[in-house]
Amino acid sequence: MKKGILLVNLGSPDSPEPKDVKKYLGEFLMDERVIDVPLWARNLLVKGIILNTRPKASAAAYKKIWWEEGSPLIVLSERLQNKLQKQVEQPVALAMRYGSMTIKKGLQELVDKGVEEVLLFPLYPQFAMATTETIIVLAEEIQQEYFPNLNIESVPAFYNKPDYIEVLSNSIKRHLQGKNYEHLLFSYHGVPERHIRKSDITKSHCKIDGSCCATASKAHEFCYRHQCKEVTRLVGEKLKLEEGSFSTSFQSRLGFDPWLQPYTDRTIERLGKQGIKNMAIVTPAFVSDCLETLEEIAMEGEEIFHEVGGKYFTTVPCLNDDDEWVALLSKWVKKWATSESILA
Ligand SMILES: C=CC1=C(C)c2cc3[nH]c(cc4nc(cc5[nH]c(cc1n2)c(C)c5CCC(=O)O)C(CCC(=O)O)=C4C)c(C)c3C=C
Ligand SMILES: [Fe+2]
Ligand SMILES: [Fe+2]
Repeated sequence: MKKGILLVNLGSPDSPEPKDVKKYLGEFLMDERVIDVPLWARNLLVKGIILNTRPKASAAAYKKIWWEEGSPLIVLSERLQNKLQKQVEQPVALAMRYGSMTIKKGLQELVDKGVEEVLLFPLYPQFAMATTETIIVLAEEIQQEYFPNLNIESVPAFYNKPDYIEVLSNSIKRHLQGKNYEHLLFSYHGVPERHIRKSDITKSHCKIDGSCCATASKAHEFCYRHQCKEVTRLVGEKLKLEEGSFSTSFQSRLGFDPWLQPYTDRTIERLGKQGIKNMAIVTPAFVSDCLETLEEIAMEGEEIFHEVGGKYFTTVPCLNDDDEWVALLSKWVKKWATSESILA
């Protein structure tokens, strides 16, 4: 059977203009796995409130980070796709969960090349219902409706795979060489606490109070909080970071519900107020730099730090099209292509 790979990332608006941002946010936030409330409440919240207020502010933020070639997230994902394609013989397509580069188009591109078996690769190291799960569910629906003869195998979260931790650690080490930072903050995209409870397959493990994530449980296969904390712990171990010189926080909250804590903006502020003058920040929930890393962290985060007396603020880029990262993806694809269990 002819095989192919479909890389899937989040997506971006077609342009940083408010009308395109509104269209994109409308699709994104109406996803029941992103804003997980009943349809009537989601309609009220998204169409009645958020889409009347947020697109203008979001568009202004997108304008600050937009490149000549387009959205950084899309351009960087394309660079990754092109580099990977040079290293593997199977066709590699790229799709986005939201926006114009749909999963249906990506699957069609592979089918047109004669592909019968697809490796669906959500570009997220940690599992979340708002990311990995929504991609897998939508891809299955599209497969059943439009491509009934296509086999699809999904890549699970790879947050704790030793070769991933090594590639991430090497990248952090390389970018922070000679920076003499006092604290390294691992900032992950946040999710509402409710998402963590919903994804708990044991229905009783997750407590959100910090007592559960360090206790072994089947629930961790789908626990975003545990998986983020593990990435921090494993990288800390690999880089031999001193206890207290690194920590985890969660960024980009939206709305009034409690999200995972501590929040990144407040953590940056606290570190500055505690007298830290030189800090570094890494964002391992994103494999490609995007609005959330280039604007919220590199611009807003730095401003907060300076306001409270901080001096040096270094952001580590996402893995993007890093050579070691591409080599690792190519190794995983080759394993899958020879029918060995992927990520084993
Ligand atoms: C309820 C809202 C949201 C949840 C839950 C959520 C989870 C989540 N998102 C990412 C990755 C990205 N999010 C990005 C932008 C973004 N996210 C939300 C809301 C939720 N995300 C909004 C409203 C936006 C748009 C920007 C804004 O208006 O502030 C991006 C950047 C996209 C880009 O074009 O650059 C990424 C990437 C993860 C990994 C995640 C859960 C783990
Ligand atoms: Fe998001
Ligand atoms: Fe937990």
